[in-house]
Amino acid sequence: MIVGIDGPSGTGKSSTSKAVAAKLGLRYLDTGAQYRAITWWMLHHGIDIKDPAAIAAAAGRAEIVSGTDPSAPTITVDGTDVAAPIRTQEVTSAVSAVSAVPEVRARITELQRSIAKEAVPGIVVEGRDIGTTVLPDADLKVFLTASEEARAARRSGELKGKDAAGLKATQEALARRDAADSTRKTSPLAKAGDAVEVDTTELTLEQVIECVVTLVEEKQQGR
Ligand SMILES: Nc1ncnc2c1ncn2[C@@H]1O[C@H](COP(=O)(O)OP(=O)(O)O)[C@@H](O)[C@H]1O
Ligand SMILES: Nc1ccn([C@H]2C[C@H](O)[C@@H](COP(=O)(O)OP(=O)(O)O)O2)c(=O)n1
Repeated sequence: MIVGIDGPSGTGKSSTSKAVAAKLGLRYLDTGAQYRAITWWMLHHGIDIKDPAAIAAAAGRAEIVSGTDPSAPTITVDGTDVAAPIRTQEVTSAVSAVSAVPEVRARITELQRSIAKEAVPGIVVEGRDIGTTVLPDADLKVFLTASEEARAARRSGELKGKDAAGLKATQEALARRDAADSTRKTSPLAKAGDAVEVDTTELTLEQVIECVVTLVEEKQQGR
């Protein structure tokens, strides 16, 4: 059972995917974490992230390993645990530029396909281009959406002590990243034609999880 969950930032992909995988005994892969990890590696090695040729030339050098247990997902680069440093503002603001480079996408896509192929008895893979590019033959494709306001509020809720100005800045940064991810040439953020779209604006996380679990169970029963 291969499930692909795509959508913009803050729609609930990570929380939903992890919970659905845990409930159904599947593996879990956060592909955004892999793009963040290679971005962290570029910054750590002093690669100029405004120079796509320099990024392309270095794309094959980072050794990224993802642990796919949904209750304890892990990510290392060249043996270093980068779970915390890949969430910094520095990485978040550089990740769209790095992940737009075709050589980076080719490398990470290959890694994602091999992880999905080896996953027993199946996997929930979340990202931006899983249904369209990485796993076009997935058994189930889900595309999560939510209003920009809801997504920014969710993100701000994660950063303690945010005020109204902070919320506005979060919303602007999120809109910029979505625009960059949706307009890049190589496998942009997009809904696959055969994906089920779920608008999560008015749903609780529990309701979204339940909805996706039901969709997977329907697929398993051949409905
Ligand atoms: N339906 C929802 N309602 C309210 N909060 C949600 C919902 N889905 C996710 N969240 C919260 O929003 C934040 C972002 O969710 P996350 O799963 O990281 O989104 P994504 O992976 O799409 O960026 C998290 O703090 C999560 O708990
Ligand atoms: N399949 C994917 C997943 C993520 N990316 C890129 C684009 C995203 O802005 C970054 C970070 O993704 P991530 O899922 O960690 O982002 P958020 O959790 O939504 O903040 O990686 C991608 O290009 N393709």
